[in-house]
Amino acid sequence: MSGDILQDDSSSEEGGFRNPALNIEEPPGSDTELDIRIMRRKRAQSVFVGDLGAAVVVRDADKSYKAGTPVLMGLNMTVPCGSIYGLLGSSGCGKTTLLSCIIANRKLDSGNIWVFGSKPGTDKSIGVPGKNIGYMPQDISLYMEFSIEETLTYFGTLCGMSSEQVKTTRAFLKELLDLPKESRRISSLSGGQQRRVSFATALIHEPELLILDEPTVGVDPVLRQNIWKHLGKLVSSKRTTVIITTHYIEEARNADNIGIMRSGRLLAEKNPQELMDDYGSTLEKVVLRLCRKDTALKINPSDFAEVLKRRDAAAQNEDGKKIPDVRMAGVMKEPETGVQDSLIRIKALTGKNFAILFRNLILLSFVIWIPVFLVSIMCLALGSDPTHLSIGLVNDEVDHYSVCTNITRVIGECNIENLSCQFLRNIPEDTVDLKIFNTEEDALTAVQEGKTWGFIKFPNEFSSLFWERAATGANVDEATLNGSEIIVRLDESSKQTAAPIKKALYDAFEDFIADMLSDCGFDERQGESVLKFNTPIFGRDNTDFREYLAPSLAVGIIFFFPIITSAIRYIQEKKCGMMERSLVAGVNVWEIMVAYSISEFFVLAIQALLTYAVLTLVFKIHVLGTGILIVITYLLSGYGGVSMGFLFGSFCTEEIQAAILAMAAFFPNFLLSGLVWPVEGMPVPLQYVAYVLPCTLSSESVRSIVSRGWEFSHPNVWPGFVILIAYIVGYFILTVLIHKVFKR
Ligand SMILES: Nc1ncnc2c1ncn2[C@@H]1O[C@H](COP(=O)(O)OP(=O)(O)OP(=O)(O)O)[C@@H](O)[C@H]1O
Repeated sequence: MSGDILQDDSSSEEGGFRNPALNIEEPPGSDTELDIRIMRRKRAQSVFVGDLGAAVVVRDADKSYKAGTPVLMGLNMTVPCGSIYGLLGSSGCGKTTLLSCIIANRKLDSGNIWVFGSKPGTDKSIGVPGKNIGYMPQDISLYMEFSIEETLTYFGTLCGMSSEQVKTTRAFLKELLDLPKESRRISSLSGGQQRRVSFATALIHEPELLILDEPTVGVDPVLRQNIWKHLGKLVSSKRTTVIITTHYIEEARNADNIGIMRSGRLLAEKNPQELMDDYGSTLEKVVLRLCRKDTALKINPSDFAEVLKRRDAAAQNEDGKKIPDVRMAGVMKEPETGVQDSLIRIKALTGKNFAILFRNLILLSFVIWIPVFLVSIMCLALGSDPTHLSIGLVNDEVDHYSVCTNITRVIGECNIENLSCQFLRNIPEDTVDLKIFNTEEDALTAVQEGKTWGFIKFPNEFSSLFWERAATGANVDEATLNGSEIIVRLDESSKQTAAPIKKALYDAFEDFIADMLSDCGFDERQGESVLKFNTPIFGRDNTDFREYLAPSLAVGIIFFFPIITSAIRYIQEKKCGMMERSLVAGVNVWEIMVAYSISEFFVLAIQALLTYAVLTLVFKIHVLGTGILIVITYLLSGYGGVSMGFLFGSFCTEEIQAAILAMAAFFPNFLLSGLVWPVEGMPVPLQYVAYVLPCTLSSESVRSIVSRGWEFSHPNVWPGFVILIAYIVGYFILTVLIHKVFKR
């Protein structure tokens, strides 16, 4: 909307009050309310003889939320261009529903609505929804955390106003509507002040069509009169069309025409004075009489059958889409320019998102640090082998305290006595804490009481029989074999605890044999297994489990958190009505998502970089491949969560629903994606499921980059990126589709 076009008002008259930004002029000689009414009445009469044409035409409109309970029933309505149309009716008669169909927020079941000659929502050139409409819903529908300035600036920018225009108009509206200081937050305003800000929001871009749902509720009489006066000025000077609903029936006298609505139909549609001439001295009496008359006629069940018939006929009959025999008013503002308008809206939405993001810096830093914090906790808590595990020792060969503690190895000295001590010497003290028991029963009791993780028992002639077993070779007898065995019994209820004990014992035994062989003049390789494990191709012999776990688990953590945050943000935007208002201002759902993705980049990029930095610099995870690929995977994973959050937000109405869904989606993802346990260890059908989940291939990519040093082109790496991008696009598309379905 350029300033030139805004000022190109052929209908403005000389000498009136002027809004410097919008060029709104007060018509001369219209000081009194009576003058305005007389002028308006003349104009309304001229409208019906076809001078101005119709801005909004509704024909045979039917709408129901639940089958069998129609809200609109064959409603017809004609709103002349450049006039004020007051829509009156009792609570629940369908006024808001009708308005939301006019602004294309809802769809009729059958019937037609034309706005400026086109169906709203189908023809971008009419700018409805878009910058040609100003909508003030019944609820406040504003961000409570925004200031008045931020609110008006957001909506002005959304409609393409320059910052200079926004500033001037803000000042004008502040004076007109007696708004408080612009820096005040909406949440700190009184109900009446909030309504005035909401009204100003609808006016800020000087739309062609103003739809106001009860704008004067909670507004004092003086201000209410000012509002009507201002609407009159807009209509007179700018040919703005105003549809206004009100519960204060008498104030509707200020309208050029009024429609009296009851049970989804219009009982009458006329100039208020004419209605009063026909039905009574006040509008209250007019409404009462018309309603009584309607009650006398009583709606009968066949009315609804009529609705269904009309709906079926409209579905088949293309004629229903023809413009009725009413002269339609054309569009007065410049049409939508597609990409350029989208960019303007995305910029405004992004600005709003950043404002929300930076509003609460403590929450923002918390959100940024959560994944890093969790990854750090995970690195500290998971992956390291358990230490100082208590193991019982029953040594029937020697007294451990008096003998074993005094024995040290002398390299090259072949000592074949007290071999149990020589073996025990090789057990790493930081892994195993030996607790001495006199009998096997005592050692067993300690395990059963949970005091130790198992016990080792040496028979009384262990050294001699062991030596004999080694020396005798194939002819060794049963007694020698049994007497030279070291008995180990472990508590294997925890594999993760038993495994390092077993490994410590195996390693100790290997070292003991190697020491003995070399000290006694043999080749120590004679004691080694013939299964020779050379240097690993990838990873190291002592690769930390953390190295497997941490980089890939970070994928899952970074994926999870944005699900909740973005879903909650989406739901809050829906609940507070800002989304509806933004959509009426012409915003598309995909623009909301793009803008959110832009502002979220800030958070996700920092999260990804910090997580990578903590893994590599603090926890010394050695990355063989290209680090930036891991950062990009984390970033995409975050976007995967954001888009999934949008999807949940699109069909959940409460934050708690989205939170439960997020948890429900997260745990199967977490468990099946090979983040904590290899996919190969799952039943085959489950593996198929696992491989199509967003985090499975992406965490595999990360592992391949970290431990194998593979690059993007490797077939184990690029699929992880592809699947994340596919999920992001898929979730975005589904969100848009679901939004369309819910619009009904
Ligand atoms: N989203 C919805 N789902 C189901 N029913 C709805 C929905 N919105 C409105 N209704 C019902 O439709 C009917 C008309 O509601 P609507 O809000 O259009 O009335 P109204 O004339 O604007 O009332 P009021 O003056 O109190 O705002 C009411 O019975 C209402 O309960």
